[in-house]
Amino acid sequence: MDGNVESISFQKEQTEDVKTLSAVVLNGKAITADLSETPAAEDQETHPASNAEPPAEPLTSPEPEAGATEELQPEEPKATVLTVKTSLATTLAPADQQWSTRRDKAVRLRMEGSGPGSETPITIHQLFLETVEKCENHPALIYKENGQVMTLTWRQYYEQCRAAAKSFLKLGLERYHGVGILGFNSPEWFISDIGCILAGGLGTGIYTTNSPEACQYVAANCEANVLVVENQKQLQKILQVKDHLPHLKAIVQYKGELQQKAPNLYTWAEFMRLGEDVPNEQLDAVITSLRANECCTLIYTSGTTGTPKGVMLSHDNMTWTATTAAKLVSKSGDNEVLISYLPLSHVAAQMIDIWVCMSLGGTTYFADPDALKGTLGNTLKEARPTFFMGVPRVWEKMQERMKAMGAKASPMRKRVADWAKSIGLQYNYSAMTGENLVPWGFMLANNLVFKKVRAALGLDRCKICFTGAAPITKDTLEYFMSLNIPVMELYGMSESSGPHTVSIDEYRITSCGKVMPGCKTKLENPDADGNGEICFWGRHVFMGYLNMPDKTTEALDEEGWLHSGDLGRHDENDFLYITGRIKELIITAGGENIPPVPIEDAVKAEVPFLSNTMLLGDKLKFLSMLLTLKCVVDDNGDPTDELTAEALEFCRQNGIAATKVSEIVANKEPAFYTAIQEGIERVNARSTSNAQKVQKWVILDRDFSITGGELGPTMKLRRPIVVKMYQDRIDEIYAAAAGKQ
Ligand SMILES: Nc1ncnc2c1ncn2[C@@H]1O[C@H](COP(=O)(O)OP(=O)(O)OP(=O)(O)O)[C@@H](O)[C@H]1O
Repeated sequence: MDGNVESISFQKEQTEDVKTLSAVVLNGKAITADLSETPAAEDQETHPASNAEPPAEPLTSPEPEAGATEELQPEEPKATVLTVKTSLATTLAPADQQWSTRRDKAVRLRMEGSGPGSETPITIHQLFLETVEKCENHPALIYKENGQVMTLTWRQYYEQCRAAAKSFLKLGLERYHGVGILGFNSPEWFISDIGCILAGGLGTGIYTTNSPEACQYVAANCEANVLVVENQKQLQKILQVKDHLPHLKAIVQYKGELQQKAPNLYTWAEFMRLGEDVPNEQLDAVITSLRANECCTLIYTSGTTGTPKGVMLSHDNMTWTATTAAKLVSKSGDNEVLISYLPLSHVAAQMIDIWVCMSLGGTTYFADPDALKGTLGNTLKEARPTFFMGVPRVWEKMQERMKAMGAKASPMRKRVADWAKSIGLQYNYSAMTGENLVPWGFMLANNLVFKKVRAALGLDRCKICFTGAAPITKDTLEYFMSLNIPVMELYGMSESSGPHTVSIDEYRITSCGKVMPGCKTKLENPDADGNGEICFWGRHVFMGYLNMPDKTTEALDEEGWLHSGDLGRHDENDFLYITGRIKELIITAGGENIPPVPIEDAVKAEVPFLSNTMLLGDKLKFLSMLLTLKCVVDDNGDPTDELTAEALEFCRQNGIAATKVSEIVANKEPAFYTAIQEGIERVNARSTSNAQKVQKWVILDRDFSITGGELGPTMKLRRPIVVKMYQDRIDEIYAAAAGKQ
């Protein structure tokens, strides 16, 4: 690399309508520094990245240089920074509509005239530079390599993203084409994502649990030019389908040795060297052509309501939402620390771990890939995050584990814990409403129990714990309140770039909080109790679904409101409560509308050895149910044939020798079948009409799981997929019933 560092000075000036931002130059020479001189967006038919050189032929994997390792090798800073004047007009491309389904078409932003929502739109690169300016030598990413703790500062992180962006250009990444990233959270995931965006591409996460066909669907849909995979396991999936990916030019594997050579297949170290001879000018020309109202990221929905859709998010969606959320979580601007472990292809993890953290200039610790199999606890204790987000299943698992440990404690300890928990619950209910009455004994309980529990969980520095992405039970929320760890609920969707309502300073149990500043909620067609469809407005609302105009106009109405498909109501203090999902409403052949979740939850509550319940009946004559038994889950998260302790206890009480799910199903074990039938009859007795009664049910051989495909990454039931998987069993239920008529 030929650039010398002369000085690294970041400056920012702001006048009324002109924002001065930084740009990078090489050897002191300004590169298209003044954005006001860039051609008007209408004239930019040809974007710099579309002129990217095709990869040199043939693209075989070069032999790694002696001594070269897979590790991230922070580049020395090589660029000087100058100030660049950008005005609102030059950060936005012309656009006449608020939505778009074309990858290259900009949208009109939902800007407010003043106050929240009126902030100047900025690109990802501009947000990144603002943070590098403030936090240059502050740790951005902390990860482990061969057991050693490694750190990238914000400056090094930025340089790595530029290096990756150059390598993507060298590989022939075309403007608005995808880079698919398939792997567990790591610095390479972040760097690939941001590098792709800086190079004019669309960062696209792919779920690690996807089958080869599901990976192919996403990679083909986003017209991926490059796929970045974690390891041999993920690589194998891509190699199976790569011949059906006409846009694919290269694959990069970011962990482990390559176990095979293939053309256009690179290790991470090879990839990062590829762009070394790409001039800074070439990359900077692309960066300065990025526009805040153009697409930079695709989030694929996980398929709980049908075929995955590519949710197009603009730079402004990401930067505005991240900045707004960051101001809410960190008022002091302290050195915030968080842990990256939830799937980054889901909007919640991506928004928090990459973008909110960037807006805060905080530090992200990476968990081990087996975080959810138990090592998350260790990472929590090492990182001691200042805020922490878990999906409901994470909180439930923590609760289960702590309860199991508590059950083994001595009677004396149990008594102390129960006493402290009653005080904790009392205090937190009072704090919730703002009364803040501190019960007698709270200080003692805090010293004896709460502080110790927090320290043991690694949450002693944690200012706010969050849950979101799926419903959580009141029982779990109260459990953590009783330990003086109130868990704050967030609600939103991929189509709202993540959060729409948040609970931070104020909260109400089972409510998902109040609308974010600058956003609005409308409840459409409310019923007598005020329950209506939750509709969102704000700069977090997505651009559209890639290549799906019909689905887009279903989700966005003519005025630009996003229809969530969720039902909700407000209380007198504007707290929002989710009360149902219209998108999973069952409409029977008789035309009766039936929300499945209350019936499913009621059956689970009546029959404690059931793990999952799924109601069927859409376009069918009556309701039936698929049931699974509680079983032990192995280290990969796969359900085994072994019954859990709870189910075994039921066996013991009923004199059943069986210990396996298969034995219960094969023998149609009468005690189990009777308990289920009686439980369902009790639920039916409470139903409001005959159409709401469950008439038939079957027990499946295997529990639902993420790896099995029945559950999405946030543990939401993927109903259409379950129907497809168990179509034969469903047909049997309805055919048998038809035969009897
Ligand atoms: N706090 C919450 N409480 C209850 N439900 C929630 C909460 N947060 C999110 N949800 C549910 O999750 C939905 C958003 O799902 P998300 O956009 O994360 O997509 P997904 O999991 O990929 O699934 P899909 O395939 O259904 O789009 C919301 O519409 C709502 O139904």
